[in-house]
Amino acid sequence: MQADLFLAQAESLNLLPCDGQVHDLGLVLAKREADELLHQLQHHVPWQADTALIAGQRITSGRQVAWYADQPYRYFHSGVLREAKRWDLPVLDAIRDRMEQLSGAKFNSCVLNRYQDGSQGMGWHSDPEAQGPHSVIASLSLGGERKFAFKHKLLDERRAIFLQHGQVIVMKGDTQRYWLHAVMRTSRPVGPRISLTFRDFPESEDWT
Ligand SMILES: O=C(O)CCC(=O)C(=O)O
Ligand SMILES: [Fe+2]
Repeated sequence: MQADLFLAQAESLNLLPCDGQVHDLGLVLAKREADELLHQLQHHVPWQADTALIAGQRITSGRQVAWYADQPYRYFHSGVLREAKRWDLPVLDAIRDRMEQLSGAKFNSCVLNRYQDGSQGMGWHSDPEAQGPHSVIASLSLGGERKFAFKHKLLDERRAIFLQHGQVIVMKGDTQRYWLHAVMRTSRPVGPRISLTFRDFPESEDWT
């Protein structure tokens, strides 16, 4: 019932003007719950610096990542082979259930990002595994509030939303095909942030 209500509300609130849907589900976790989850993830996830190959050079970003999945998925992204870790973090189970209920989708993996402060962000990109018309990515934000921005690939259209501690957004439909998104850097003092992005990876496919 609760989930149906959320879905009904979310359908009416599309952040994008066209070519995709981004629904803001608002603050889904109570502050205490979000605090506890942030604390557990800070300490129990084996965070690793993200790397990319740019013009033949291996670049290490300040942002840290971890990728959990039900299957040993792997893919190439920015010239670097990424491999999923076995889904063995019990704290993620309940959150996945919640995100599936809220979004009405099923997820077989979760990419986590950790931004130490406002100097760390994520550049413009779209998520390659979610290009299909039925793909859904549900994202939970914890910690410092950050600006999450969208830029249309063909039209002169931009949108943005500030993501707070315990807030969930869902990206679906053509969003990844037509829009880029980014986590903007800021000089505003802002504490560490972790995002949990739940996804459904197609089996054994490689993206280059
Ligand atoms: O940190 C975020 O909220 C967004 C992360 C993101 O875009 C990604 O992991 O692909
Ligand atoms: Fe993304």
